Amino acid sequence: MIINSIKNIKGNVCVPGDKSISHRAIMLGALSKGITNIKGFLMGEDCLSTISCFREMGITIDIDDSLVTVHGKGLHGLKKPNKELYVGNSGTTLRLLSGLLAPQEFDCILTGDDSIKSRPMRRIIEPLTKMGANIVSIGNNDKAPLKITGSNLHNITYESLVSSAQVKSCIILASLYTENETKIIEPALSRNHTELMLNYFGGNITIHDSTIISTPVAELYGKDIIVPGDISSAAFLIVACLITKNSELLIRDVGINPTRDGIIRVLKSMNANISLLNEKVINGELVADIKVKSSNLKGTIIDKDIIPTLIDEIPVIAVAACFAEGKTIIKDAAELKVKESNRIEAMVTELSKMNADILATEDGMIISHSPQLTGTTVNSYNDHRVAMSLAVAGLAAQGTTEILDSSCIDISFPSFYDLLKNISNL
Ligand SMILES: O=C(O)C1=C[C@@H](OP(=O)(O)O)[C@@H](O)[C@H](O)C1
Ligand SMILES: C=C(OP(=O)(O)O)C(=O)O
Repeated sequence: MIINSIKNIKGNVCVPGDKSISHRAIMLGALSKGITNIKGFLMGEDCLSTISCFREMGITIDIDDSLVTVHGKGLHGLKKPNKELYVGNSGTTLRLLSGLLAPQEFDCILTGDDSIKSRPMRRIIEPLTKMGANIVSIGNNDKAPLKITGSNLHNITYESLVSSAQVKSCIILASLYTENETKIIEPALSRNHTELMLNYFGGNITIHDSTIISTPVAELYGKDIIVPGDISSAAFLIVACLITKNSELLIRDVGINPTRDGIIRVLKSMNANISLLNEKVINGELVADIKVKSSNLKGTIIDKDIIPTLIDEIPVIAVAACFAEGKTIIKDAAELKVKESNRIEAMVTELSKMNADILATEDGMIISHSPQLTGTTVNSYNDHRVAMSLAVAGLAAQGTTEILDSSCIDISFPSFYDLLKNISNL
């Protein structure tokens, strides 16, 4: 992808549907009785991987224009797949499916691309094994491919060492097949879309601070879902608007669930001109229009409990921080090292090539005001969030930025380049 510096951004747009909610709508739709119609489903590669895994397990899923229809078969309706389930690049698909497959009456193998095969799976193998699951890493390295042999599971109380919605959701899905209450305690509350959607489908989940209690129910029932715009995708446009002069942008119908809105809170604390309009609740999720204007940003400290609420946005926050007066310190974010790439190393290496003043730390980054970025050739590490963050940096850099291996953007935001073109002179 080639990005030239732009004059400004002006527009009134929508971003594609939320990735986390799109995955869960397919999964819970499949496990429910009856039909689930999904509007605004994200047609990104990760969510399409989830669809193909469920089709492989006998679930009919129709895609008709912008409507996805899942013909649910109930909690006990999945069939043994004829081949390995391939999750592509999607950690969410792999970890949530593991929880769901552990209590089935069949065995199967879960695998994916090279990036997925390098990500840590001990975090799900351990709690599932405690529940009585038979789940093994085929390479004996705590990584995928995973072989799961269906077993009877029992409830547990699990104190997780990481704040991870994928770990929490994996355990919640497994707990649907146990007899009693399962309790999960997180160090800080991670995104709660599984909990909200399960309750919307007739499940029984309660949340007290960062403790989640899942009580099994006899059946879930299919419902219509409207997927809000993905705040993680909106983040790229928000930062692009903030760091280019004379820009103004309205992004409509974006999910602003309080477990996902850390980017808004942090940018506001950096003096960003952002307002939320038309707040409403749609199928349990808080949604709003986000209005953004160019701003003179200032540095901040980002750490502790806010980290899980903006974990995927840190690469683009690092770009915003280059344009913020003073220093921005990001701490407590070691999870960035085990995403699609090591996102600390990737952002520090590539933004440095563009002349940013940025340092890696053990669990984050320190970024100093460096508004004179220069375009050059940069690496995406095949990581969609890295690719799009570098593209945003390129919009405000002098000259031309070339992003290598940018097709990974299709994982979560296939219309990224076209949308940017629509709202700028790119
Ligand atoms: O549950 C989810 O949908 C996700 C949870 C997060 O991962 P972790 O649970 O590993 O933090 C996030 O980074 C990922 O993009 C999506
Ligand atoms: C980490 C991400 O996704 P996943 O874990 O589902 O691969 C992401 O989308 O930034």
